[in-house]
Formats: sequence, C-alpha cells, structure tokens
Amino acid sequence: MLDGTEILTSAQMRALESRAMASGTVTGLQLMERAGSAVAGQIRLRWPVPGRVTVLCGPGNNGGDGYVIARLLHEAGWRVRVLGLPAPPGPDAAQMKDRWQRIGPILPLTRAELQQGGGPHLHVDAIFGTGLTRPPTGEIAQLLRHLAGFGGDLVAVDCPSGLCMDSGAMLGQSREDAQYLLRAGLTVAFDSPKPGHLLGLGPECCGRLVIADIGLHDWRVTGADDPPAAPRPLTEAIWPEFDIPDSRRPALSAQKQAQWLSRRGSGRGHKFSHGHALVIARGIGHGGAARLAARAALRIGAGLVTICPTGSALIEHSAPPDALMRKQVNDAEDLAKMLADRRITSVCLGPGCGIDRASDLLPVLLASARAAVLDADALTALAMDDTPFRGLHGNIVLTPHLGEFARLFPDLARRLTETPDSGPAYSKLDAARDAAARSKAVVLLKGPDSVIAAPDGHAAIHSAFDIPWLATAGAGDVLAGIITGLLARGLPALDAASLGTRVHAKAARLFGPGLIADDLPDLIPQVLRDISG
Ligand SMILES: NC(=O)C1=CN([C@@H]2O[C@H](COP(=O)(O)OP(=O)(O)OC[C@H]3O[C@@H](n4cnc5c(N)ncnc54)[C@H](OP(=O)(O)O)[C@@H]3O)[C@@H](O)[C@H]2O)[C@@H](O)CC1
Ligand SMILES: Nc1ncnc2c1ncn2[C@@H]1O[C@H](COP(=O)(O)OP(=O)(O)O)[C@@H](O)[C@H]1O
Ligand SMILES: [K+]
Repeated sequence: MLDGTEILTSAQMRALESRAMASGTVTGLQLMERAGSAVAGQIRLRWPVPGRVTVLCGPGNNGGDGYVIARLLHEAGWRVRVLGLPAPPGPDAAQMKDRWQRIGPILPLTRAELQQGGGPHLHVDAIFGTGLTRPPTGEIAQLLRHLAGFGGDLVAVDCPSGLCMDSGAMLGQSREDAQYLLRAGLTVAFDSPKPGHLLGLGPECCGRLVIADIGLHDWRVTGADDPPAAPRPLTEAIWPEFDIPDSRRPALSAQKQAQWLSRRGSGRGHKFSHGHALVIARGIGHGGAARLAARAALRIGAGLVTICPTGSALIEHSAPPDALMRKQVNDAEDLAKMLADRRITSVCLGPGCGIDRASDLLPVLLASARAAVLDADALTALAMDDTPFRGLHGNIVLTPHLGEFARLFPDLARRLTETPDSGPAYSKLDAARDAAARSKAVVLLKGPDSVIAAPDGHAAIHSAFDIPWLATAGAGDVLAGIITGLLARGLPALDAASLGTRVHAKAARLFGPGLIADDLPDLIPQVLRDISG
C-alpha cells in the first residue's frame, strides 16, 4: 500500500483513548492537559503577544480542554474570560473546571454574554468535539449562530462545534446550503485527522488544521479496533493548510512512492515491461477527451499508449504527440482481437467514448479481466444496464463525480444529500466504501474531497479544497488517463487511483489559477520529479 496518514473516526479515537487509559500508563486527566496545552501552545505561537480571549466551554470533555486552555493562557499573561454551563461535566472535565474556578469566574454560556465581550479579541470554541450526537438547539444554537460571523480569530478545539467529525456535515443543517457555518481560523485536533476535517463542510469550517500529538501512538495497534471497524482510511494529500507532527508523517510511504515511480530508471526492462495502455476513443469529432487521457497515460510512464477510435476517425488523431500509437477499434470484435494481446495491460473506457459505444465494448472489456478505468460515458452505460456490476472486479477503477455516482448508486447518493439529524452522519467515505463493496471494484468518488475505496474497505481521502480551478472541463479525462497509465505499469487499482489523484492535484497546484485540462499532462514530469525527490 502507498499509505498516508491514518484517519480515525470518532469511535476509533475513543477506542484509542480507552486503550491508552486502560493500560494504566496515562490518565484521562493527563490526556486532557496535553490536549489543552497543545491548543494553548498553538495560540501562543500564532498570537505571541498576550491579548484578550474568551473561552467557550461546553458540557463534555471538549469543554474540559477549554478550562485547561483558559488556565494556561491566563498563566501566560492573557486576559481570559470563560463562558460555561452550570451542570457538572464528567470527572476529568470537572477537575479542570475546578482548577479554573480557583483563578476566575465562569459566566453563562449564552449569546447575550458572548456579546458583552467588547473589542477585538480571540475566541476559543470548546463547546462540542467528538461527542456531538445531535444538532445543537436552544441557547447554544443561538450562540453558535452568532459565532458563525466571527471568522479568523476563532480557534476551534478538535473541531468547530456543530461539525460531525465523521462526515463533515453540520448536524441539523442541509449539506448543500447550511444556514450557518462556524469558520475557524485555526482548528487544533488531537492525534489524527477525522473524516469530518477533510470531507464536506469540514475544510471550510476548520480553516488551518493542526494535528497535535498527545502521545497515543503506542496504543495505535492496527486491527485492534474496539468496536471492530473497517480498515482505517488514510489521508492522501492534504491541502497546504494542514500541519501534522513529524511523528505522524508517512515518511515510509513517501519513500515507497518515490521508489515505485522511479523504478523505470533502474536500467532493466523494455517498453512493454512498463505496460501498454489502450484508450478507447469514438467516431469523428469527439476525440478531445480521449486524447487528454492518452497524453496523460504517456506522461505518467506507460511504456506504450494506443488510442483506439473508429476507423473513420483515425485521421483526427494524426497530430502529435507522435509517441501515441493509433489503431482502429470499430466494434466489440475488434476490441476482443486487440485484447488477445496479453501485453496490453490496461484500458481506459469512457472519456468522449459515447454511451452506445461504451455499452457495446464493456462486455468484451470485462470478459478480458484487464485492469481498466471506467469513466464518464462508461459509467452512464453501466448505470443503464440491468445488472450494472456484473463482471466488475478489483482491478477496475470506477471514477464517478457525484452526478455519475447518483446514477450508479442512487440509494447511496440519496443518503448523502439527506440533512443529518444525528451523528455519526453518513459520509462520502461511507458512500464510497459501500459502493466499492457492492460493485466489487475500486471506486474513486471525485470532488474537492475525493474518496478512494476498495471492496475490502481500504480507503483514502484526498482533500483538495485549495485548488478549485481543477474543476475545469476535461480534468476528469486527464485523471482517468493518469490512472490508466499507472494500472498499465502494474500498480494495483487502489494505489493507482490514489497516487493518480495525488499526481493530478499536484499538477493543478503547480499551475495555479487559469489552468485548463490541456495543461495538466505536461506538468506530470515535474510532479514526478518532486515526488521522487
Ligand atoms: N476522552 C479523552 O480522554 C480525551 C478527550 N478529549 C476531548 O474530549 C472531546 C470529546 O469529549 P466528549 O466525549 O465528552 O464529547 P464532547 O464533544 O465534549 O461533547 C459531548 C457532550 O455534549 C453533550 N451533547 C452532545 N450533543 C449535544 C447537543 N446537541 N446539545 C447539547 N449537548 C450535547 C453530551 O451529552 P449527552 O449526549 O449525554 O447529552 C456530552 O456531555 C474531544 O473532542 C476532545 O476535545 C481530549 O481532552 C483528549 C482526551
Ligand atoms: N472544487 C474542486 N476543487 C478541487 N478539485 C475539484 C473540484 N471539483 C472537482 N474537482 C476535481 O476535478 C476533476 C473533475 O473531473 P470531472 O468532474 O470528471 O470533470 P470532466 O468530466 O469535465 O473532466 C476531478 O478530479 C475532481 O476531483
Ligand atoms: K469545539
């Protein structure tokens, strides 16, 4: 696996904390002190001159962290005002609350009190964290609405309150059109990113995300989840405003990627040992999408790439790149003949291919058991089939955007649009995993938060909210080509989809705004140089 940083769900995080505490090596109180001190430390790093701060403390352990932050900032010379609730929290948070009360008062956690603050200063949101199970109501909801207008000087503890850490949805709010959103300038979360930091509204709400190490690594035993869960997802790349301590960086996997990508430089082998990819094109006048894919497959390092339009359209593909080979495929019979050549190691079907042609060619392609990317028209063709997933296998990557996903998996897509009224809410990660399990193929559910999932539950999240200019016509065709090229080179489907997504996004990031899809393939060499170090 080309793995990245582990992501934990809220339940997995709780299980990790419980394991650590059960070991007798660390107490909940110590973990809370570490968490609070990590947040206070980040605040002092970013705002080195002590100022005024209001700390908003909720009813649980997130509030407990807030009382620690209040105390530590007070000790560092800040003028601290604390708003909290009268009810006693759990034992650890209660102790932290007591310690604060020896320093200063606790004012009511109300909107009216919040508005009394006066003048510019920092606010710390320690109201709800991983324990949010239902939408905030009443006075706290009023207060959160008010906080939503605060912007950059809001620091969130673990997450902005109201965010479901498992999905990136705001509980009780429409996923597309939230009534109010807290937009923190800084979010300090503990041990690992949670899916909600990376998906949906999460990145917009969290602002700069810092993952603080609170010393739980010794209890991070893979496979020892309680409750048992699917394999832990991995973060893929993360938008630049993401900070993770060195101890949690996936150094080994970066090395593995670099090694794999530069394998071509070993001096052994010939072009066929780097794979031969076919990109299916269509009749005359529809060649652009397939050409983008083919160019990308060449640039990512497939040994040979052949574009396969119908005979009448061959002429359309006579322009450079001259490295691209052309061969007509008029119908399923032609494709079957081509695929008899075992040196063809992957196929891209869908970009600019036409739905009817995709429907005709799909059975032959699936029967060949070749590694393949099914994109665009091939996904629509699948969705029109009575048995859409018959013949799919683990070496196929489906690359739907949300619209195509809704055609293939209408029930899963519907769940993703429902307003969540309890947590953990159904997430894009859940949907991609369910889709992969159902289709038996690797599913890459695209968007600013792309999720890549395999039928066995292995998954990665690629969060790329910083490159909105990648949403440009043809970008998906280039991605399909990159993944096809990686498959041709022999990378397993999950790795090909996740590395392909990473390379694609890096190319977009390198170019910056003004990008058109045609620019992407020629940026791949520089991305490869960067990745290979
Ligand atoms: N465990 C550890 O060792 C460590 C944990 N750490 C910190 O703890 C946080 C998790 O703490 P947590 O589990 O206490 O949950 P939290 O997010 O504070 O909120 C839950 C409280 O709110 C309540 N509640 C829920 N929804 C509600 C609503 N809509 N409206 C009103 N009330 C609502 C709920 O009560 P109930 O659902 O029972 O009514 C409960 O009282 C985590 O994010 C991190 O910051 C760190 O210190 C590191 C060590
Ligand atoms: N807002 C966004 N920010 C970053 N990347 C995005 C955004 N929206 C879409 N993308 C990415 O851009 C590409 C668009 O692909 P797709 O929707 O298939 O477009 P097309 O069919 O025009 O090629 C995908 O890789 C997707 O993950
Ligand atoms: K919070």
